Amino acid sequence: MLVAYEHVAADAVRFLRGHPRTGSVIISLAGAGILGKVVLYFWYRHCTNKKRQDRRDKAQTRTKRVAENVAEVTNSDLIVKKSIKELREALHNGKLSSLEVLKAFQKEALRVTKDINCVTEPIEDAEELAKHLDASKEVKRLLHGIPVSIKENIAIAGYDQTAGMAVHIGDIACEDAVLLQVLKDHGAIPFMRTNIPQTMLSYDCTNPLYGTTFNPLDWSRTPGGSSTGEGALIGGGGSIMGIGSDIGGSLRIPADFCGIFTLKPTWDRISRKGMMTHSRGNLSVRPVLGPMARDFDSLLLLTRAILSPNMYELDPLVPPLPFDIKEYEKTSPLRIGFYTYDGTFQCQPSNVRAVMEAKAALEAMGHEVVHFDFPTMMGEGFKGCKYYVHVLVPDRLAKLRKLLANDKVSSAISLNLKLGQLPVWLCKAAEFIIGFKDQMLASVFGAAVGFKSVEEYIDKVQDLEDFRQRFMDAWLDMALDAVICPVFPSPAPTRDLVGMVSPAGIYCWLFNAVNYPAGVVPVTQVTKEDLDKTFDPKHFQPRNVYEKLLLKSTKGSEGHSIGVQCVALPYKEELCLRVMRDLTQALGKRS
Ligand SMILES: CCCCCC/C=C\CCCCCCCC(=O)NCCO
Repeated sequence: MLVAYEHVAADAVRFLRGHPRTGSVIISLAGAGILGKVVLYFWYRHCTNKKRQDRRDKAQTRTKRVAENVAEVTNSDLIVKKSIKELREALHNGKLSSLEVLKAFQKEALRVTKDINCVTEPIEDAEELAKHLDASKEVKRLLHGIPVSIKENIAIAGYDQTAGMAVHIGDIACEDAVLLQVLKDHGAIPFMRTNIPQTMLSYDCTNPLYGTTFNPLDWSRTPGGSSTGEGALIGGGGSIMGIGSDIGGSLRIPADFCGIFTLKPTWDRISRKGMMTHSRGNLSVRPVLGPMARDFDSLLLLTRAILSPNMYELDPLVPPLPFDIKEYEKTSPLRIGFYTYDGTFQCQPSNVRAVMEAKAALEAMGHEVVHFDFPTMMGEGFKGCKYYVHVLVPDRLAKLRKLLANDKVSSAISLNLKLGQLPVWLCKAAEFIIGFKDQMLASVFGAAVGFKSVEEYIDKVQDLEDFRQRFMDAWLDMALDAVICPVFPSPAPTRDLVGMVSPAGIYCWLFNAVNYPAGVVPVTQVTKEDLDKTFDPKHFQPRNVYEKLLLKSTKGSEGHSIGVQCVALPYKEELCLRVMRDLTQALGKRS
C-alpha cells in the first residue's frame, strides 16, 4: 500500500517538473484554498463574537433601563417576602398596585442575578402591562399583577430564543407562546427571561452568550438544568413563579437543586406552541412546558391558571381538560407506591431519607404507602430509560453539532457531543466490554450508536412503547394512585463534575419515558449524619464511575436541599398536586 502511494507521489513530482506552469497553478490554487479556509474560519469567528456581543449589549441596555427605573424602590423587601395569598389580597384590594409589585420583583431579581447570573434580560413591556392592569376596571383575574419569569426558550414577541447558541441569535418570534398568552389573559406580568445551558441538553448552566448560572444555595454547586435560570431565580427569591421545560428532568432537577416546587405535566396537557426545542419532529420523545414556584400554593395557582379553557381555544391540539378542582380538593386516602432505588444509581443516604420522610409524612396524613418494586425488577426501569435516551438522540447529536459548527461549545455538553462522533463500532465494542463491569456507563455508549436503518429505529420505539405498557400494567396491578421516589441520587453535584454525570438524571427520565406527570416537593436538607453515613463504607459504597464522581461532589453539601418526586397516571395532574399538597402540609411548608 505504502509502495503504491510512493509511486503516485513520485509520478506527481515528475509531472510538476515537466509542467512547471501547471505546477505553479496547482500549488497556488491549493494555497489559496487553504488560505481561504483560514480566513473564513477567522471571519466566522469574528462575526459570531460580534453577534454575541451585540446581543449581550442589547440585553444589558434593557437591564440598565430597568435598574434605573427601580433604583428608588425602597420597600421591595416587604413586598417580595409576602406569601402568595397576602400578595394577591393586597393586589385585589388595591393596597398594592401591579406596578409597585412589579418594581419590587424587578429590583429583587436584578439583585439576585448580580450574584448568580440567572436572568438573561428583563422583558420590556412588563411596565406597560402593569400600568394597564392598574388602570383597568375589569374583574381581577387569577394572576392579577403577579410577575412571572420565563425560560429563555419560550417565545416572546420581539425576542429571540437562542438556547445559548449563536446560530439562533436574531431569530425573532413574531408572537408570544400560547402559554404566555394564557398567563397574560390571567393578568400575569412576564417580567424576566432566564438563563439556560447551551442546547438545553445539560444539567449545568453555561453558554457563551449569557455565561454561567450559579446555585443560589451554594455557588460551587450546579443549579441543575435546563430550566436553570428559573430554578436559580425562584430559589434565590427573585421570582415567585415561572415557566420552564423538561424532556429529561429539566424542570425537576433545577427544582430539586434550588429547593423549589415544580410539576412536569403529561406531554400534551399544556400547549407547547412557541417553545423552542431541538427535538421537534422526534415524536417519540416530547419536551413539555411546566410551572415552577417557590412554594406549593404558588405552584397550584399557576397550574390552575395554565389549565384554563382559553388554552384550548388558542391551541386546539391540546386536549380540552381544564383544571378539575373537584378532583384536586378530594381528601380520601390514597394508595401510594414508593421506592428509593430504581436498579440503576444507588441513592445516597440524604436522598433515601428524603423519600422515607415523605413516606412517613403521607402515612401521617392517612395514606397507605407501599413498596413499588417494578423499576428495580429485572432492571425494568433501566431498560425503559435506555430505550428512551437512545430514541432521544437518534442522530447521535449530528444536528446540534452542525448548529454549533461556528460556535464556542460549552464544556458541559462537549463530552456528549464528542461521544456521538466516535465510530459506531467503537461505541458497540465499548458497550460490550464495559458492560461486564459497569452497566450504566456501557448503556451510554449503547445510546450513542444512533440507528443504521429506519427499521431499527422503529423497533426501538416499539421497545419503548412495550415498556410503557409494562410499566402501566405493573402500576395498575398494584392499584396505585400515585408514586413517590427520588429526583436525583445525590445532592446537587459541584459544577466541575456535573457535565460527567448526566446519566444520574435517570430517576427523572423514567417519567419522561412513560409520560406521567411528576412534581417535585423539597422535603429536607442534607445533615451531618447523612454525610457521615455517605462517607462510611459500611453504609454506602460507590459501585461505578458515576457513583464515585457523585460521592466526590457530595463533600461539603451539608444544608443542601433534597426533594422528592410525586408521580400520578397520565392526565392526572390534579391527583399529583393532591399528593404534593398533602406532603407539603404534613411537612409544614405550605407557603
Ligand atoms: C450521542 C450521545 C449520546 C449521549 C447520551 C448521554 C446520556 C445522557 C444525556 C441526556 C441528557 C438529557 C438532558 C435533558 C435535559 C432536559 O430535560 N432538557 C429540556 C429541554 O426542553
